[in-house]
Amino acid sequence: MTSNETAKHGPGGAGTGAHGAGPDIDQETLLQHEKDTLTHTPVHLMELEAVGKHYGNIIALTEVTMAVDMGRVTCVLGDNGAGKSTLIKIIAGLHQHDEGTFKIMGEERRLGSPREALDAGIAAVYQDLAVVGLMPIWRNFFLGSEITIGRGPFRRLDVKRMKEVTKSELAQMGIDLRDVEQPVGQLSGGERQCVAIARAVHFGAKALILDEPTAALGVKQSGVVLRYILQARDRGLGVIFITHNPHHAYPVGDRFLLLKRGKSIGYYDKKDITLEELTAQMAGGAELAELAHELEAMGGHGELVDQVQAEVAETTGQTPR
Ligand SMILES: Nc1ncnc2c1ncn2[C@@H]1O[C@H](COP(=O)(O)OP(=O)(O)OP(=O)(O)O)[C@@H](O)[C@H]1O
Repeated sequence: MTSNETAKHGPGGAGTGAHGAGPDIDQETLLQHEKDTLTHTPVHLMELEAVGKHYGNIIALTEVTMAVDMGRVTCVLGDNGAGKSTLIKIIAGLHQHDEGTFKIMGEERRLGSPREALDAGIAAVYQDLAVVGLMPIWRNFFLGSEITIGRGPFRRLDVKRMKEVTKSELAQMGIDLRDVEQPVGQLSGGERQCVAIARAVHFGAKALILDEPTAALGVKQSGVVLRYILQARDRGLGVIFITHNPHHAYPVGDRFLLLKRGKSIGYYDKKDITLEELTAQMAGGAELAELAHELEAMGGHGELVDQVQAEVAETTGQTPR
């Protein structure tokens, strides 16, 4: 389905059905959501229709239509400057859209702050996680939402309980960390992302925005994070996965929104697009190939040509001739 067709059909056009539900979203809500989806009167967890945002004269985003559902992963793909950050800022309450509509559970909203987004069940996990490196994992997990016991002057942190909860939440997400007393700074980038995902799940997020969680990671660590994205999905969350890498998006995504220079260049259900088509559409595989040819024709520096060609191969899965 193209973005135009999607606009015609509305964001409900891309996909129905669900994956296994976990204990986090209450069963009744989830069942109702399923029923609505199956009876073709979908109330999406989130729905953006023709959303746009200007910064002065700069059009950062225009005519963006997409939906997020419980137990589904919506991937937002785009290169630098495509508008991905602007889109998440609107959903996470950091900026407000100035065109189109943004609905949460069918109700039109304009979120004024990240607090409002959190209250609506939307949690964002950013690439440069705001963690306190020297603090133990359990302390980071509960930062700002500590469990206490006692009253008045006798009130104190319930350390034992917080450690237990952290351990069990991480275990439920399949995260096997040796010791929750370990400083968070000792964790790998992937593990930190996973702790942040488990934290959002624990504090009742219904929608999880993951901003390029695999961008700075190697292949193995990326795989670990992708697995936790599926865990969050299987626990009934609606996940928005921002990435520039179709090879990361495709295996975990249910639908894909492609952005380029602030515009949607496609919005697909997984059944309507293959990985090869997605990679070809992304990052202008054709443009990169053209650049490689140009550099070669100009008698370009061998190393640079090799580098661009390698990038073409990685982006499109094809070696330019
Ligand atoms: N606060 C701002 N003021 C002015 N222009 C902005 C602002 N934020 C973003 N833009 C512009 O809006 C466009 C989209 O930017 P955005 O940061 O959303 O893209 P992106 O896809 O997240 O890119 P990247 O992957 O490089 O972060 C760009 O042209 C950018 O220069």
